[in-house]
Formats: sequence, structure tokens, C-alpha cells
Amino acid sequence: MQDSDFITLEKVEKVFEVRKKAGFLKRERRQVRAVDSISFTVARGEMVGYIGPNGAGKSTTIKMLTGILMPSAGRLRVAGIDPSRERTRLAHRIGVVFGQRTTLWWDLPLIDSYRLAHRMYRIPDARYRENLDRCVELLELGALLDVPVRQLSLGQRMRGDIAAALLHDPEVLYLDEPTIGLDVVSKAKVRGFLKELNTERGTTVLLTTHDLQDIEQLCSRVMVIDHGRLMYDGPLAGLHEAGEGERTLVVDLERELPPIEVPPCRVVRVEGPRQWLAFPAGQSAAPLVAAIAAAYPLVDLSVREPDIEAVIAKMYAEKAVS
Ligand SMILES: Nc1ncnc2c1ncn2[C@@H]1O[C@H](COP(=O)(O)OP(=O)(O)OP(=O)(O)O)[C@@H](O)[C@H]1O
Repeated sequence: MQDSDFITLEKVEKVFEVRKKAGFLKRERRQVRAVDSISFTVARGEMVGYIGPNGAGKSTTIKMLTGILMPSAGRLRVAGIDPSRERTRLAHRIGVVFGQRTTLWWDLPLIDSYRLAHRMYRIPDARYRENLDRCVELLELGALLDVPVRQLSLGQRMRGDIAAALLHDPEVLYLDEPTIGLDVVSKAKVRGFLKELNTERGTTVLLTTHDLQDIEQLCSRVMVIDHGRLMYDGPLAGLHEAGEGERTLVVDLERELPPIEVPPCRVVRVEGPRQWLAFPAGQSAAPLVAAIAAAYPLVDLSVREPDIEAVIAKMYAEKAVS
């Protein structure tokens, strides 16, 4: 294994057999192809976004990469290890964070979950101390260590979960929606920490998210999966181009007025004094904001990023036309 193919998938498939009720006593068998012949490699130290609509096959891929699920076909290696055959050996080299679920002990103080990880992974004492101190400092967990996990806010718990996944120095970190439900400040903290982890420690990160800003701020490369197939693999800028992504200016005027006319903005919605203006994602908002402020009685304004679903939907629409 070389550093360039630290994670390797070759025509990986996962087919689930599901039984569906088809009458009073009858059940029909049906196959769901959750992952359909996916191939990619991730180099050591890369930080890659893995995105797609609900049910696209993201979690199934991550579960195969951790060894929880066995592929139905294809070849898969993480750090030279076949995950489903050597799950325990791999566990010492990877960390996993699921945004919607916690691996922490709900009723116990946060520090107890870390002590457990210390023993479970047989982390040498000095290494454990060093990693814990570092996480506590960078993730601002100092005041939270003695608080039972159930009393933590979502953002605090997420930071606690990330620390738990890193105490054993994993070379690979899988993050499934690490910023879901977090406020702006918590999101910034989590992103800042992940960026530092990647640059300072060279940790390889695979990130699943619905938040395009996570990708924008963290990943130089993004993969899009839909219906189990890899639809795009490249830089985020290219995805915007492929999807002709648009951002939206939400403008509050002093009073109700006819639709704003500032090209290339396109008014997509009007509600009383509030108007929504779409503009190309690649374009800077600053000159548009200045033009609107000069010509209209502006009270407030914000910029909304396109969500992943919108970008992907556009990408398909473009493909269908061409
Ligand atoms: N254990 C299972 N048994 C049967 N079908 C499954 C199972 N796990 C996943 N699936 C199906 O496989 C497909 C892919 O699911 P997966 O959870 O990987 O998607 P996802 O991209 O992670 O979606 P989300 O963003 O909603 O988490 C879906 O159609 C799902 O219903």
C-alpha cells in the first residue's frame, strides 16, 4: 500500500435483501442496491467530502469502511486492511463520529467515557494524557469533563464525541454529519478543530454532510453519490460549475416594493418587504449588495448558501438537457 491509495475501493457493491408485505401472509423479497460498483482512492492526509441526497448510500459506504458491513462484491482496503475481515485491528487505526448518535456514556460524566476508551484501546498512559489535554484545550472541554453527557448541549456533546474518537490517535477519521443541528459558533469550533487535526497531524478525513459550508471550508475534494453510484469526484468549484449552483440574497426592504432589478440577480420569491434574489454561486456578493444598497431602501440582508440537494438537483437537470 502506498500513501496515495490509503483508502481503496474497487467496484464495491452492497445489496440488501428486504422483505416486503405483499398480501395477507405473503412476503416478497426485494433487493436494494445501496452501493453500486463504487471505485475511488483516498490518499493519506486527504480530507474528502462524501455527499449525496438521503438514502444515496453514504452511511452504507462508511459502514463497509469500518468493517460493520461486509461488501456484497468488490475489493476494499483501509490502511492495507480488509475492514470486514480484521475489524478489531482496523478499529485501532480509525475513529468514527456519527452526528446523530453518540458513543459516549449517557449517564456518566464525560471523562468516564474517555477513561473507558483509554482502557479499551490500551492507549499508553502518556499518549492518552497528551491527546486528552490537547482535545480538552482545542475543543474547550475543560469545564465539561465532570458533567454527565445527558446534560450537555448538542454542540458540547459533539465536541465530546470528536475527542472520544481521537484519543487513540487514529490515522483515519470518518465523520457522519458532524455539524448537524449545531449553532454557528459550535460549527466554527468543530470546523477549526478538524482543519487543525488534518494539517498538524495529517489525519485522513472522510466527511459526510448536508452542509456545503463544511465542504467549502474543509475539503479540497468532494465525491457525490446518488442511488449508490459515484456521480462526481473532484474539486467543489467543479461541482458548482457542473450544478450551476446559485446562492441567494435575502433582502429586507423598508417597505413592499416591486421586484428588485440588479443583474445578474433574479428575484425568486417576494413576501411583503422581503425579497429572495438568486445569483451565480461563483460570483462575489459584495458588488451586488452595494448595487442594491445604492438603489433601494435596505434594512437588512443575508446571503444563503445553496444546499447540497439543490446543487445535485441542478447537476442532474444540466445532464438531462445536454
Ligand atoms: N440494513 C439495511 N437493510 C435494508 N436496506 C438498507 C439497510 N441499510 C440501508 N438500506 C437502504 O440502502 C439505501 C442507502 O442507505 P444509506 O443509509 O447508506 O443512505 P445515506 O446516503 O447514508 O442516507 P442518509 O443521508 O439519509 O443517511 C437506502 O435505500 C436504504 O433504505
